[in-house]
Amino acid sequence: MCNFRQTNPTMNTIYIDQKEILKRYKYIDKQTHKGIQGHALLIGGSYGKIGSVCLSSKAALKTGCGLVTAFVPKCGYEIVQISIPEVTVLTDVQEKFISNITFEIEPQAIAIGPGIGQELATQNALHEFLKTNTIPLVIDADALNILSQNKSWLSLLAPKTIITPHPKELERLIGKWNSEEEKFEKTKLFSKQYNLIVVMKGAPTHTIDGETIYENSTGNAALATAGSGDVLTGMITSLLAQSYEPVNAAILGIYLHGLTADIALPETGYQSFIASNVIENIGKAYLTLENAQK
Ligand SMILES: NC(=O)C1=CN([C@@H]2O[C@H](COP(=O)(O)OP(=O)(O)OC[C@H]3O[C@@H](n4cnc5c(N)ncnc54)[C@H](O)[C@@H]3O)[C@@H](O)[C@H]2O)[C@@H](O)CC1
Ligand SMILES: Nc1ncnc2c1ncn2[C@@H]1O[C@H](COP(=O)(O)OP(=O)(O)O)[C@@H](O)[C@H]1O
Ligand SMILES: [Mg+2]
Repeated sequence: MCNFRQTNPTMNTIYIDQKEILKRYKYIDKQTHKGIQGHALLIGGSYGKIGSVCLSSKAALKTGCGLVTAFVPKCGYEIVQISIPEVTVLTDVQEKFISNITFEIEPQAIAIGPGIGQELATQNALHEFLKTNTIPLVIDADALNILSQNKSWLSLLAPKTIITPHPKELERLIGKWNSEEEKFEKTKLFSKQYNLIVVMKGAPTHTIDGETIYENSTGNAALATAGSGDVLTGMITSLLAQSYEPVNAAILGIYLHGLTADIALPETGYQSFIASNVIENIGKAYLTLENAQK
């Protein structure tokens, strides 16, 4: 039984609370090791925006995958290695932006976009990558903006690719809307046309998978801070690498991400909460699920 909610006469929405999450949450196997716990690859960053990939990569690790690799322009090499020593780093041939995405590792999930910028060479690199990629994928930030300018590339995306637009990025992809209802209808059409999972970030965040809408129950205005979306991308990608079905990776990632802000609020207040505080509280968010089972 799902927790259906009728937010609008034309749409059936499943409300994602702890009960719904516990149906999807996978408890850790006591015998697991880093080699089978999932390997996530985060592709992004450009000069001045390497921090976005640091946030995504650290969030991916703290969400539980066994291995995390970041693919960044050369200028990001030391920044990532020093700020997160647990993450392995691959670099592009270019110093300040990504121009050629090649790697010999075999990750189970990839994210592309945080901080990647929109240089022409980066646009071409994204196009080449999308033509050949077969690994489960999360697309965010400037990679979405590049797709908005090259809509024919959307047909290159494998079924159930996850995209995570904030409202402005969504508008660039689907065009303007005149009402909330129209926004949902256009997003559902877009999701069905390209067979994508669309994470409509907002307050609250909704995940659209064809006709189905999942409304998240956690989170608060503390999340209105630079980099909190980059963290969400890392969390969803980590869950995808840990073999969650794409829609469940999105739903669980969004739920845990919001819960971190609810947990931290009494200590940080709304204003002084920053994206790194999401990462710090992922463990406590997971523990609410572990403890709910006892
Ligand atoms: N430390 C870093 O390196 C950071 C890098 N970032 C990267 O910077 C690039 C630009 O991202 P931005 O998102 O700032 O740029 P965008 O131009 O896509 O979005 C900024 C504008 O979108 C609108 N917007 C955003 N959220 C909205 C909401 N919830 N409701 C209504 N309007 C909303 C606002 O008008 C805002 O000015 C991305 O590649 C991103 O990954 C950011 O994530 C911030 C942190
Ligand atoms: N007022 C709010 N209430 C709840 N969640 C919010 C609020 N404002 C922003 N968020 C969440 O914060 C994240 C912001 O993502 P994004 O705009 O991509 O940030 P960035 O690109 O800076 O990392 C999204 O998950 C969004 O749902
Ligand atoms: Mg963003």
